Amino acid sequence: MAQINLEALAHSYMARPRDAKDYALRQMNHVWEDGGAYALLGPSGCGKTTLLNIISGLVHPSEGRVSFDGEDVTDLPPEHRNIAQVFQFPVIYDTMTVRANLAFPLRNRGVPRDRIDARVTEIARMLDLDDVLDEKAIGLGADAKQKISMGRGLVRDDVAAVLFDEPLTVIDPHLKWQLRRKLKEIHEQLKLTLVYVTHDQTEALTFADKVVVLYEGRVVQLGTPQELFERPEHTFVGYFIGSPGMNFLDCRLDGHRVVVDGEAIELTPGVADAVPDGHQRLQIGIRPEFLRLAEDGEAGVPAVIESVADLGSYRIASVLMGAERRLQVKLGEDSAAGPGDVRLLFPPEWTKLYADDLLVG
Ligand SMILES: Nc1ncnc2c1ncn2[C@@H]1O[C@H](COP(=O)(O)OP(=O)(O)OP(=O)(O)O)[C@@H](O)[C@H]1O
Repeated sequence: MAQINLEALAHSYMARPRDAKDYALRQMNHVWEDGGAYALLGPSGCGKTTLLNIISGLVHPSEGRVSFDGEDVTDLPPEHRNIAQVFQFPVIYDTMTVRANLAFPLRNRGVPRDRIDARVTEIARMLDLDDVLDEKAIGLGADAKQKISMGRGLVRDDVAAVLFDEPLTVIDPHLKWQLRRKLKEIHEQLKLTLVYVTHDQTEALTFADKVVVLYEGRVVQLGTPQELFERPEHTFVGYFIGSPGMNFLDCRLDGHRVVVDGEAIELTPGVADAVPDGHQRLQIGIRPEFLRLAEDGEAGVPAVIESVADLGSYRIASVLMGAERRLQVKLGEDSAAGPGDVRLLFPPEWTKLYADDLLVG
């Protein structure tokens, strides 16, 4: 396994890109640590597959360098990069047995037979393929075929990294959860460097130690699931992670506080002083989980609960603040709150300030 370095990397599919929007990936520096389990998360079209294909060598970047453990591989073709890639749809040999499919990447490299047998048995056991090892792949269902494809990606222990591009797309929903857990276990046992592309936050958060959030061709945050939840560094992360996403309100500074529709909201000390000069837009962001309804005797910002949706273990209140600002508040199971006047509390430690979409503090 290897540490993967991306230096001043950028890619445009156009011959003569003119400005930022012509780039599928905007210039980035990024390090994938050796042995890390990463999810690469972002909406459709943000550049995930492009980035994966640049690491594997299927796409040559228009700018910058890629290196594995310090060795520059930018100009090496995929077959010389030592990367295993698993795609959305199974890439297997239908007429071969499951065993032969799993053994193929090893046989190809002249690995001794006893080592092949041992490794194939190990991977088949991890993916629950041991019962079908001697069956032809052609007779198996889509789920099993994709498991074989994943097994072929995991079977070599000498690869720099294993890249998964939305590998569970074709998998039955009830098996998805199981396979994600399995992949996490496999990562813990084999200590592979894994990069797992997905646009599904649940998939990313259950699988990865670190999540890389890509938005409009840029890495907007690299962090643990907890960091993404508690301290989104970009408004997109706040909005994309969480269900429902973070609430954002336009505001203006007033000394050490901010003002929203004439109502003052406290920030953590020092945050207001860190606002960069020349910003265009200032917003506060607060997660539905951290907004509170004031109790008797507490102050708070006047608002109106318009409706409450019951989602089983919790309830979500849609709240109107001022004339037109709508917020979502997560209520506990036992909360009796219903439509009507309320006051909202914004705990300063959970009220984040954003200048032009970037976290100030
Ligand atoms: N071969 C190509 N030629 C031209 N443009 C491309 C090519 N492949 C991707 N693009 C464009 O580059 C941008 C990034 O695409 P990419 O497939 O990397 O995104 P993605 O995040 O993987 O999306 P998805 O989740 O839909 O697969 C998109 O605007 C896409 O239209």
